[in-house]
Amino acid sequence: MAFDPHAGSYEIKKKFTQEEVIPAPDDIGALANRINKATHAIHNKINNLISLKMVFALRDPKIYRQGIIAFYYVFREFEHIWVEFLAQDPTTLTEDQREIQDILQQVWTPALARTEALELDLSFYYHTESAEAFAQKYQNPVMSEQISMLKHMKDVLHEKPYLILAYAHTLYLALFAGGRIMRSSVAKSTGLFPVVPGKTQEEVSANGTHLFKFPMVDDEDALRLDFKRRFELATRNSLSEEQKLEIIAESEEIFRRNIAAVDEVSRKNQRAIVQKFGYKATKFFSIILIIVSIFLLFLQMRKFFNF
Ligand code: HEM
Repeated sequence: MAFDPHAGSYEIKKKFTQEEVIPAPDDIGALANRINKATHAIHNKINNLISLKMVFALRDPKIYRQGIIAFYYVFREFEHIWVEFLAQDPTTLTEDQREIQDILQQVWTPALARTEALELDLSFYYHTESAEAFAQKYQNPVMSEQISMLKHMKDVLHEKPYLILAYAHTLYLALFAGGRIMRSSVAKSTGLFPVVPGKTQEEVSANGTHLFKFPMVDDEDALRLDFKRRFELATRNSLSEEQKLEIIAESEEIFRRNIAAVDEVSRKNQRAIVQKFGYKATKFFSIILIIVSIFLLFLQMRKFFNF
């Protein structure tokens, strides 16, 4: 039977007791903890960078949408390659590929998939008719860091599908810690959403905050813990040390490339602001110059005609 990435709802059967939380935070051998340790410094860098840029992005939907579209292309690409790989007939794969397919099958979580959630948000910010219309119109990125990121992903993920795990860990878990902080700022932001008579801010902002919501589950924290648990159990003994080191290195690469992409968007906006205010300032000074010239002319005429 063909693999269906959306099959059924995603049920989390239970709350997690302390003993059931896997990996333990002090388990230094766990792949997730090793990734977090290796990316600690660069995470702080992106955290500071995004927090700073959010101050402007929350005031202007045109800036905010440029930020999330950069993440959209990344989520769409790795989720697409992931689903495509899971849909492959195992009998056509080598034994090694079948093992990786099995690991990726255990970690795949429909409730976490973000492509469609982002298409809904972006269709709101880009004013397209529907999520599908957005996806069609904005199929390909235009900014060079985003184009380069997609090319990189296509190259490495087709050759080494286990690197998908670096994207899954880094980008899905980002939605819970930093994502929660962002969700609350975005939902409360008055700069992103119009005032609609008869509707609360929460109702209006619901159209543009799908990225941070997980409607397939009741308990978001259980979803996070369940993902981390399956990630560790699936990878602990089934990946070689070399593969784990490659996943850690790819996670660092994801952070580096995300920083470059956020920087690129922010430089573009800075240029736009300078152009906008540069033009306005020129206009403003021209008007002042005309007024001063008329005034001087008036003084000259007064002197000349003696009035
Ligand atoms: C405004 C931006 C961000 C803020 C405020 C933020 C904040 C945080 C915080 C507070 C934690 C928890 C740290 C801990 O438990 O010790 C965390 C974890 C994490 N963040 Fe971020 N973050 C941001 C952006 C990002 C981005 C852009 C990425 C990915 C590209 C990312 C990936 C992660 C990952 C992978 C973890 C580890 C989660 C886990 O193991 O459960 N974060 N972040």
